[in-house]
This record gives sequence, structure tokens and C-alpha cells, in this order.
Amino acid sequence: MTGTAAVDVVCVGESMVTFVPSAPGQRLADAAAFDRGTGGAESNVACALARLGHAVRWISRVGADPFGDHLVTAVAAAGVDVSEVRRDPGRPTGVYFRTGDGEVAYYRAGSAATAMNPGNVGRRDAWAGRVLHLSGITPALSRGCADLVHALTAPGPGRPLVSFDVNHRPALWRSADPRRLARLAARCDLVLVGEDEAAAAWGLPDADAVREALPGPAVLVVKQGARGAIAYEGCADGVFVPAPDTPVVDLVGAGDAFAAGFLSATLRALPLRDRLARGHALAAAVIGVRGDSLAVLGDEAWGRLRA
Ligand SMILES: O=C(O)C(=O)C[C@H](O)[C@H](O)CO
Repeated sequence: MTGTAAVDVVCVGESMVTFVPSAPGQRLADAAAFDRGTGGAESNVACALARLGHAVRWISRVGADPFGDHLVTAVAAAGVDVSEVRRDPGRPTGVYFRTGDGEVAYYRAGSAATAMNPGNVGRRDAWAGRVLHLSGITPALSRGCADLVHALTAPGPGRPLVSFDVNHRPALWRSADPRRLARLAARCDLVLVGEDEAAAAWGLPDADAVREALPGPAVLVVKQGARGAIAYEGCADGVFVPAPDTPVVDLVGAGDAFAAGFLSATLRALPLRDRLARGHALAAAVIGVRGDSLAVLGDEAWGRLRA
């Protein structure tokens, strides 16, 4: 890639304030105290990329409420340009509660971000970087959000590299058909998907089956959890890079961190193996800390990750 745009990556998607039981291991129904944090797949990617030294813009909508203030402040503190985040006085900022083992309660129906649509998020802004990063969470939020992802992944002059993390969230898809995610992924240039999500959402048994079903994207990354990840580029066979052996504190956000590492290495035009290794390095960092993102890492840790 050779773009000269001032923005490296534009990320579009909903962020939420997160609440995780303060006592690890507690179920949501039993927890009396929660630790507040920030979540949202695309802003997690944006924050990590900014901390890695890239110029990143996050486009979204949050409420004109204190949680909206918190999100905008936290994302801006990571170095992300938040000038295209709109405040909606008529709709709240999304909130979600989660444990460390998969229990999730979303309070995001009708949130400010669900009002995003092709009329209020234009291609001109979303396509302003060298890369546009989207995820499969957005099309599950509302009709307008689904139309938006459809519009932003359509071909057209000036379209940047479009990166799509499938991020299948069963709690959001309920009655909708997750095969829509495969159709959206097929329109993108770089697709990241977990082997487990490809099995759950599309009934595909392994990485090769995913590549067969998705031959279009120039680069397809299939993540295989603690084992590692395989990437397919063009017509070549998949390249596998094992994940480092890392103690797990909290798995949430591992996929976003992986995407940030992979995208960062893509912007630096590194070979495929190194792109996967950078993804693993960032994912290992996030699963070693509590929270959805790498916000708690200090400057020294970021210095090591940038090296
Ligand atoms: O579940 C979602 O919609 C989120 O974006 C919240 C989390 O931060 C995200 O899933 C982590 O990947």
C-alpha cells in the first residue's frame, strides 16, 4: 500500500461502557460491585493502533450523557481522533455487563450508535484513511447500521483497504441469519474470523473450508484460539503461525488486539508471517490483563509492543 492520506485507519462502530464484576468468578446475578471500563470492538482496535503510533480516527455516535463523555475521553486519551464522534441528545450511550466466562447482558437496543446509517456516516469520511476497519457487530445493531456497513463495503472510486472482523455475537443475531456476515465479509479485502465463530455462524468445520467459502478477500485470517492463526493471501496455501504460550487473565478483546497488531504490520508492509506474529503479540498482551482493551498498559509496555 502506498497511500499518502493523513489518516492511516478509520474505525467505525459502537462503543459501550462496560461493567465487569469486581470479584472475579462472580455471576452477573450475584455481583454487588462492578468495575467500569470501555468496550467496543472497533474502538478497541482504534486505541491499540493509535498506541502503536498510527494515525487513527474513530467514527461513531454516543449519547449526550456522562457515559458518552467517558467513552469519548477514554478513546481520545489513547491518541485516537474523535472529531467525527457525534453526540445524540435523544438516545443513550450503550452499556454492557459481562463476566470473564462468556456471560453478557447488553443494554444497547436503541442506543445512540444504533442510529448510524448511510445518511449520517458518509463514505467520504469513512474512506478517508488507507484502511477502513469494520466488524460484524455493526450490521447486527439496526437496519440503518446494516445499511451503513453495506454502503461502506461497496466498491467505488477511492475505496481504501476494507478490513472486516467477523465478530459474530450470537446475543445480537438471535433471529437474524448470520450468513449475512459471510456475504459482507466477501466484499472486503482483509477478513479476520475465529475458526469457532465460522463453525457456529456458518457451519464451516475448519480454516480450509472457510477459505473455500470466502475466496474473494485478498487476505483471510482464521484464528484458532490458543493454537495460533492461519492466513491465506491470494491463491497461496495458508501460512500458520502458532500463538505464544500466555497466561490467561481475561480473553475478551483478544480478537480486537490481534486485528490491531495484524493491521499495524499490514500498514508497515511486513510479510504475512510477521503480520500474524504481531497479531499474536498484541492478543497475548490483552489476555494478560483485565478488561476489553489494552487501556491499562503503560508507556513502557507500549514501547515494547511498538518495537
Ligand atoms: O460485544 C460487543 O459488541 C463489543 O464490542 C464489546 C467488546 O469490547 C468486544 O466484543 C470485544 O471484542
